Amino acid sequence: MTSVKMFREESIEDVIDGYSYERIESISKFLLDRTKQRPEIGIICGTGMGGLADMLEDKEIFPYKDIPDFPVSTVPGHSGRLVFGNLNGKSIICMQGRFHVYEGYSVWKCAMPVRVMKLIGVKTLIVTNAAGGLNRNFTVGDIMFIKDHINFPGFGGDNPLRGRNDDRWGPRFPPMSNAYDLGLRQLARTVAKELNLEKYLQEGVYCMLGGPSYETVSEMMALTLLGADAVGMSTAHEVIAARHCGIRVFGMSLITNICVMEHDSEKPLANHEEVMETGNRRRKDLEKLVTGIIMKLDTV
Ligand SMILES: O=P(O)(O)O[C@H]1O[C@H](CO)[C@@H](O)[C@H]1O
Ligand code: HPA
Repeated sequence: MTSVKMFREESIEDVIDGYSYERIESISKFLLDRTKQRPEIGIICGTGMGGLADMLEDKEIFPYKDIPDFPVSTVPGHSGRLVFGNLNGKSIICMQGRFHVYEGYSVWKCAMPVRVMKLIGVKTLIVTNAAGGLNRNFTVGDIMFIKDHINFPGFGGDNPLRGRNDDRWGPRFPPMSNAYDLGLRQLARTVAKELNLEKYLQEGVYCMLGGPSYETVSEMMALTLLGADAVGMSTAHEVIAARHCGIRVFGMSLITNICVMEHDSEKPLANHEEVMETGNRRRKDLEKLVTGIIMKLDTV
């Protein structure tokens, strides 16, 4: 009897009261009290893409470890800093390092910084990630604009919105159609064309798995059958939290490796060093693309 009661009490505290609206408000207040920036644009940097934050001017940097109640990054290729700054006169907040479920954090905690961004005033979120290419037409270094996602952990109930809904964020049952804003995708296509990046351009469906193990050959085949073009271990939870609270989203995956879908193959399989190396090699084009999109955001 006692253990049942304990279990209920713990789960209510963790799931419902862990990061209440007020607690997230106090994190955003902590930041707003320490910066004059009032960004309406947020960026989340994928593995090896921290350069997106480095390109900001007049940077104000908050290491995650110095922000009360913030988790810390533990993955190589994720610096673990919240960076405020300007990009051609536009105020930006950038997560230079994201949180993954495989680091041991709950999925809602991984997505929690998106809610901080919401209370800071963010209206548009640009999410980036490193992903393995499942689509046979993809090559390493391609940039895939995300048109939709498959939130695999969500199939088992692991959704960042699990727990009591606070209507101040959004509705209990938020729609996820048009999660990746069509207007923003069209804008990004125009920008890519202007930058002569069309040859690297792909559009497709991103599938989030929990990781940290990379996929088996049979898992990759199964994901392909489900309609996924790229696979990674992030993003979907952030996008769900963003759409829930009314932030519009543009997402892109850098195809850092190609998934080998042959049993008994001798071809090299995914490894994190290759993922980071591709990110570094393609950083200039990604930076140009993100800058171009941000410059034209007011038009959509
Ligand atoms: O999704 P991001 O953070 O870019 O990182 C990707 O790269 C790592 C694997 O190499 C995983 O964390 C995967 O999700
Ligand atoms: N699988 C899962 N996550 C990844 C991959 C991959 O091949 N590449 C980069 N992140």
